[in-house]
Amino acid sequence: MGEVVLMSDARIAAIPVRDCGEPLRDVRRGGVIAVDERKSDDEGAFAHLREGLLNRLMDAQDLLPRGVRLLFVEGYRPPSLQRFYFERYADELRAGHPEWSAEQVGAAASRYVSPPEIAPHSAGSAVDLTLVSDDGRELDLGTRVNASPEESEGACYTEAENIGQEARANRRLLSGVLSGAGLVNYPTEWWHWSYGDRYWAFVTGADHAVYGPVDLDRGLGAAVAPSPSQGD
Ligand SMILES: C[C@@H](N)C(=O)N[C@H](C)C(=O)O
Ligand SMILES: [Zn+2]
Repeated sequence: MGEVVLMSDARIAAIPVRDCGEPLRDVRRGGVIAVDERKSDDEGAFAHLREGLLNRLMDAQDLLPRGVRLLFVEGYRPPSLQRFYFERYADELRAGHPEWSAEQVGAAASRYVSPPEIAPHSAGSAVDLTLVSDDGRELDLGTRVNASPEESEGACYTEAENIGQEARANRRLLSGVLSGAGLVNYPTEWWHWSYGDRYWAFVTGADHAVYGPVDLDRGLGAAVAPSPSQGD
Protein backbone atom coordinates (compact mmCIF):
# COMPACT_ATOMS: atom_id res chain seq x y z
CA MET A 1 0.00 0.00 0.00
CA GLY A 2 1.38 3.45 -0.88
CA GLU A 3 1.72 6.29 1.64
CA VAL A 4 -1.66 7.24 3.11
CA VAL A 5 -1.86 10.99 3.71
CA LEU A 6 -4.73 11.73 6.08
CA MET A 7 -7.08 14.71 5.85
CA SER A 8 -5.70 15.85 9.23
CA ASP A 9 -2.19 16.19 7.76
CA ALA A 10 -0.91 19.77 8.07
CA ARG A 11 0.00 19.71 4.36
CA ILE A 12 -3.69 19.48 3.43
CA ALA A 13 -4.85 22.36 5.66
CA ALA A 14 -1.96 24.48 4.32
CA ILE A 15 -3.32 24.43 0.77
CA PRO A 16 -5.05 27.74 -0.04
CA VAL A 17 -8.62 27.83 -1.34
CA ARG A 18 -9.58 30.26 -4.11
CA ASP A 19 -13.24 29.47 -4.62
CA CYS A 20 -14.30 29.81 -8.26
CA GLY A 21 -17.92 30.48 -7.21
CA GLU A 22 -19.37 27.65 -9.26
CA PRO A 23 -22.94 26.66 -8.25
CA LEU A 24 -24.11 23.47 -6.63
CA ARG A 25 -26.30 21.30 -8.86
CA ASP A 26 -28.83 18.62 -7.98
CA VAL A 27 -27.56 15.24 -9.17
CA ARG A 28 -31.15 13.95 -9.40
CA ARG A 29 -31.98 16.34 -12.26
CA GLY A 30 -31.66 14.69 -15.65
CA GLY A 31 -31.64 11.16 -14.25
CA VAL A 32 -28.20 10.32 -15.68
CA ILE A 33 -26.74 9.20 -12.36
CA ALA A 34 -28.56 6.63 -10.21
CA VAL A 35 -29.18 8.09 -6.74
CA ASP A 36 -29.55 6.08 -3.55
CA GLU A 37 -31.75 7.65 -0.87
CA ARG A 38 -30.02 6.29 2.24
CA LYS A 39 -28.51 9.68 3.10
CA SER A 40 -31.42 11.81 1.94
CA ASP A 41 -32.53 14.81 4.01
CA ASP A 42 -35.60 17.07 3.88
CA GLU A 43 -33.88 19.73 1.77
CA GLY A 44 -32.14 17.35 -0.61
CA ALA A 45 -28.77 18.78 0.40
CA PHE A 46 -27.17 15.33 0.12
CA ALA A 47 -27.87 15.25 -3.62
CA HIS A 48 -25.92 18.40 -4.48
CA LEU A 49 -22.46 18.70 -6.02
CA ARG A 50 -20.45 21.46 -7.62
CA GLU A 51 -21.24 21.65 -11.30
CA GLY A 52 -17.70 20.73 -12.39
CA LEU A 53 -17.73 17.62 -10.22
CA LEU A 54 -21.15 16.56 -11.49
CA ASN A 55 -19.99 16.95 -15.10
CA ARG A 56 -16.98 14.76 -14.36
CA LEU A 57 -19.21 12.17 -12.73
CA MET A 58 -21.27 12.00 -15.89
CA ASP A 59 -18.04 11.54 -17.89
CA ALA A 60 -17.11 8.68 -15.56
CA GLN A 61 -20.55 7.11 -16.02
CA ASP A 62 -19.94 7.09 -19.80
CA LEU A 63 -16.66 5.24 -19.30
CA LEU A 64 -18.34 2.29 -17.55
CA PRO A 65 -19.10 -0.89 -19.48
CA ARG A 66 -22.69 -1.53 -20.55
CA GLY A 67 -24.80 -2.87 -17.67
CA VAL A 68 -22.90 -1.11 -14.87
CA ARG A 69 -23.82 2.27 -13.37
CA LEU A 70 -22.53 4.60 -10.71
CA LEU A 71 -24.72 4.71 -7.60
CA PHE A 72 -24.50 8.13 -5.93
CA VAL A 73 -24.85 7.96 -2.12
CA GLU A 74 -23.87 11.36 -0.67
CA GLY A 75 -22.53 14.67 -1.93
CA TYR A 76 -22.98 18.01 -0.16
CA ARG A 77 -22.94 17.89 3.64
CA PRO A 78 -23.79 21.00 5.70
CA PRO A 79 -20.91 21.98 8.04
CA SER A 80 -23.08 21.25 11.12
CA LEU A 81 -23.63 17.65 9.93
CA GLN A 82 -19.93 17.21 9.17
CA ARG A 83 -19.10 18.40 12.69
CA PHE A 84 -21.66 15.99 14.14
CA TYR A 85 -20.17 13.02 12.22
CA PHE A 86 -16.63 13.99 13.21
CA GLU A 87 -17.38 14.50 16.92
CA ARG A 88 -19.44 11.32 17.15
CA TYR A 89 -16.62 9.21 15.72
CA ALA A 90 -13.96 11.02 17.77
CA ASP A 91 -16.02 10.29 20.92
CA GLU A 92 -16.13 6.60 19.99
CA LEU A 93 -12.36 6.53 19.51
CA ARG A 94 -11.73 8.35 22.80
CA ALA A 95 -13.95 5.88 24.64
CA GLY A 96 -12.03 2.94 23.15
CA HIS A 97 -8.59 4.52 23.66
CA PRO A 98 -8.64 6.76 26.75
CA GLU A 99 -4.81 6.91 26.66
CA TRP A 100 -4.72 8.65 23.24
CA SER A 101 -3.72 12.32 22.97
CA ALA A 102 -6.01 14.83 21.25
CA GLU A 103 -3.70 14.65 18.19
CA GLN A 104 -3.96 10.87 18.05
CA VAL A 105 -7.75 11.02 18.26
CA GLY A 106 -7.86 13.70 15.53
CA ALA A 107 -5.64 11.73 13.19
CA ALA A 108 -7.47 8.44 13.77
CA ALA A 109 -10.85 10.16 13.30
CA SER A 110 -9.72 11.67 10.01
CA ARG A 111 -9.21 8.18 8.54
CA TYR A 112 -12.99 8.04 8.37
CA VAL A 113 -14.41 11.58 8.68
CA SER A 114 -12.75 14.82 7.58
CA PRO A 115 -12.07 17.51 10.17
CA PRO A 116 -14.93 20.01 9.69
CA GLU A 117 -12.54 22.90 8.87
CA ILE A 118 -11.35 21.25 5.67
CA ALA A 119 -14.26 18.96 4.82
CA PRO A 120 -14.61 18.44 1.06
CA HIS A 121 -18.25 17.35 1.37
CA SER A 122 -19.11 20.78 2.83
CA ALA A 123 -17.61 22.35 -0.29
CA GLY A 124 -19.81 20.20 -2.58
CA SER A 125 -16.57 18.80 -3.94
CA ALA A 126 -16.72 15.22 -2.67
CA VAL A 127 -18.96 12.30 -3.47
CA ASP A 128 -19.51 8.91 -1.83
CA LEU A 129 -20.57 6.34 -4.38
CA THR A 130 -20.52 2.74 -5.51
CA LEU A 131 -21.43 0.61 -8.53
CA VAL A 132 -24.74 -1.07 -9.40
CA SER A 133 -25.92 -3.35 -12.17
CA ASP A 134 -28.66 -2.18 -14.52
CA ASP A 135 -31.25 -3.91 -12.36
CA GLY A 136 -30.13 -1.89 -9.31
CA ARG A 137 -28.11 -4.62 -7.56
CA GLU A 138 -25.04 -3.24 -5.76
CA LEU A 139 -21.81 -4.82 -6.95
CA ASP A 140 -19.36 -6.38 -4.51
CA LEU A 141 -16.80 -3.73 -3.55
CA GLY A 142 -15.54 -5.61 -0.50
CA THR A 143 -17.34 -3.64 2.23
CA ARG A 144 -20.51 -1.62 2.52
CA VAL A 145 -20.25 2.09 1.71
CA ASN A 146 -19.25 3.92 4.92
CA ALA A 147 -17.83 0.86 6.70
CA SER A 148 -15.40 2.21 9.31
CA PRO A 149 -11.83 0.91 9.62
CA GLU A 150 -12.87 -0.86 12.83
CA GLU A 151 -16.01 -2.44 11.37
CA SER A 152 -14.23 -3.61 8.21
CA GLU A 153 -10.87 -4.52 9.78
CA GLY A 154 -9.26 -2.10 7.38
CA ALA A 155 -10.97 -3.50 4.28
CA CYS A 156 -12.40 -0.01 3.64
CA TYR A 157 -8.90 1.12 2.58
CA THR A 158 -8.97 1.27 -1.20
CA GLU A 159 -5.90 -0.92 -1.58
CA ALA A 160 -6.79 -3.34 1.22
CA GLU A 161 -5.74 -6.90 0.61
CA ASN A 162 -8.38 -8.54 2.82
CA ILE A 163 -11.09 -8.49 0.13
CA GLY A 164 -12.02 -11.01 -2.55
CA GLN A 165 -10.99 -11.02 -6.21
CA GLU A 166 -14.34 -9.81 -7.49
CA ALA A 167 -14.33 -6.88 -5.07
CA ARG A 168 -10.78 -6.00 -6.10
CA ALA A 169 -11.77 -6.05 -9.78
CA ASN A 170 -14.78 -3.84 -9.05
CA ARG A 171 -12.64 -1.37 -7.10
CA ARG A 172 -10.26 -1.25 -10.07
CA LEU A 173 -13.19 -0.54 -12.39
CA LEU A 174 -14.56 2.22 -10.14
CA SER A 175 -11.09 3.76 -9.66
CA GLY A 176 -10.34 3.59 -13.38
CA VAL A 177 -13.40 5.54 -14.50
CA LEU A 178 -13.30 8.11 -11.69
CA SER A 179 -9.55 8.76 -12.02
CA GLY A 180 -10.06 8.89 -15.79
CA ALA A 181 -12.60 11.67 -15.26
CA GLY A 182 -10.18 13.66 -13.07
CA LEU A 183 -11.34 12.75 -9.55
CA VAL A 184 -9.04 11.69 -6.72
CA ASN A 185 -9.68 9.07 -4.06
CA TYR A 186 -9.26 9.28 -0.29
CA PRO A 187 -7.20 6.11 0.22
CA THR A 188 -8.86 5.09 3.51
CA GLU A 189 -12.29 4.89 1.83
CA TRP A 190 -12.80 3.21 -1.56
CA TRP A 191 -16.15 5.05 -1.99
CA HIS A 192 -14.94 8.65 -1.36
CA TRP A 193 -13.84 10.71 -4.39
CA SER A 194 -13.34 14.41 -4.87
CA TYR A 195 -12.51 17.13 -7.35
CA GLY A 196 -11.39 20.71 -6.76
CA ASP A 197 -10.91 20.50 -2.96
CA ARG A 198 -7.69 20.70 -0.95
CA TYR A 199 -7.12 16.95 -1.04
CA TRP A 200 -7.48 16.98 -4.82
CA ALA A 201 -4.99 19.87 -5.01
CA PHE A 202 -2.54 17.92 -2.83
CA VAL A 203 -2.77 14.77 -4.94
CA THR A 204 -2.65 16.52 -8.32
CA GLY A 205 -0.05 19.13 -7.38
CA ALA A 206 -2.41 22.08 -8.02
CA ASP A 207 -1.27 25.13 -6.02
CA HIS A 208 -4.76 25.88 -4.68
CA ALA A 209 -8.19 24.33 -4.25
CA VAL A 210 -10.99 25.77 -6.39
CA TYR A 211 -13.90 24.82 -4.13
CA GLY A 212 -14.26 25.87 -0.47
CA PRO A 213 -17.16 25.57 1.98
CA VAL A 214 -20.56 26.72 0.71
CA ASP A 215 -24.11 27.13 2.00
CA LEU A 216 -26.98 25.49 0.23
CA ASP A 217 -29.22 28.25 -1.07
CA ARG A 218 -32.65 26.77 -0.50
CA GLY A 219 -34.88 26.42 -3.53
CA LEU A 220 -32.28 27.37 -6.08
CA GLY A 221 -29.66 24.77 -5.34
CA ALA A 222 -26.98 27.38 -5.94
CA ALA A 223 -23.85 27.93 -3.93
CA VAL A 224 -23.06 30.95 -1.84
CA ALA A 225 -19.31 31.10 -2.17
CA PRO A 226 -17.22 32.40 0.70
CA SER A 227 -14.69 35.17 0.16
CA PRO A 228 -12.33 34.17 -2.67
CA SER A 229 -9.29 34.32 -0.41
CA GLN A 230 -10.79 31.97 2.19
CA GLY A 231 -8.14 29.56 3.40
CA ASP A 232 -5.21 31.60 2.11
C1 LIG B 1 -17.98 9.65 6.56
C2 LIG B 1 -17.53 9.27 5.19
N1 LIG B 1 -18.65 8.97 4.37
C3 LIG B 1 -16.74 10.40 4.56
O1 LIG B 1 -17.28 11.11 3.75
N2 LIG B 1 -15.50 10.56 4.95
C4 LIG B 1 -14.69 11.58 4.40
C5 LIG B 1 -13.25 11.40 4.79
C6 LIG B 1 -15.19 12.96 4.78
O2 LIG B 1 -15.80 13.14 5.83
O3 LIG B 1 -14.88 13.88 3.99
ZN1 LIG C 1 -17.00 11.03 1.50
